[in-house]
Amino acid sequence: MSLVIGLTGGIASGKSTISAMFTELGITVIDADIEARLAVEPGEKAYNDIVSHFGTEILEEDGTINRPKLGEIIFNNKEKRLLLNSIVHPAVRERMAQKRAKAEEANEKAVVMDIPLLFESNLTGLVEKIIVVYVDEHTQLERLMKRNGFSEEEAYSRIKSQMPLKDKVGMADAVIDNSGSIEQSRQQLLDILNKWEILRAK
Ligand SMILES: CC(C)(COP(=O)(O)OP(=O)(O)OC[C@H]1O[C@@H](n2cnc3c(N)ncnc32)[C@H](O)[C@@H]1O)[C@@H](O)C(=O)NCCC(=O)NCCS
Ligand SMILES: Nc1ncnc2c1ncn2[C@@H]1O[C@H](COP(=O)(O)OP(=O)(O)OP(=O)(O)O)[C@@H](O)[C@H]1O
Repeated sequence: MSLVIGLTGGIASGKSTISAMFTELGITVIDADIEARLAVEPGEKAYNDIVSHFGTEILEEDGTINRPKLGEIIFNNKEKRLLLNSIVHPAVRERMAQKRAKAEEANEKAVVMDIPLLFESNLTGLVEKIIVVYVDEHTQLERLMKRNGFSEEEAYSRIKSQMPLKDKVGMADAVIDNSGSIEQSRQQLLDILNKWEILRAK
């Protein structure tokens, strides 16, 4: 039996950074952002629904979705965001459940599901233990602006479109405070995995 760990946090709080550490440890990671990208490729049902609701203006010349353009729309309009979520999330949920079942068949000690909107989209039923990657809001804003080249306003609209990170901390089984160095975060992760007996005792 594999322990299914949900890894979540806020935008740019460090989920990918921590998920890379899991991969280095040989633990399988299933990434909801990747599944969400696959779910909206041309030919998929969610793709057709997006085009019929948002129009062909949100398409690139080659017919794929112009992600920055769609992001600009949905992070500034709650109604449109909920509409996109209602189109994409059922497909993501299904894909994640399939991937989880496959990983469990392999009988690994643990499987990680990296899901940014674990709480917002009520996906907690897919996992057994939850790790929240936390950063303070100032650091989050700075890292997001730097990584994506966003203005303060653009970054803030994305942060505000998610449940406050502080509220997620209260619902976690374990928290990694990623406001410090990457090495400090790695140590916190190892401590959690040792406590949960995922890693062999050294
Ligand atoms: C709006 C889109 C096209 C922007 O694409 P882009 O390539 O710029 O960003 P990417 O997909 O890499 O997401 C980056 C981060 O934004 C945040 N985010 C994405 N979608 C949402 C959303 N609907 N609500 C709140 N935060 C979101 C997450 O923290 C995510 O990790 C894309 O994010 C999307 O299709 N979102 C809807 C699907 C979704 O909710 N994905 C999140 C995981 S299920
Ligand atoms: N401890 C740290 N110190 C300095 N920079 C960091 C640290 N952790 C992550 N970063 C940087 O902050 C940015 C956000 O981290 P990361 O991409 O891991 O976040 P994420 O939660 O996966 O984001 P998203 O929700 O947008 O997918 C990246 O540019 C990353 O290199």
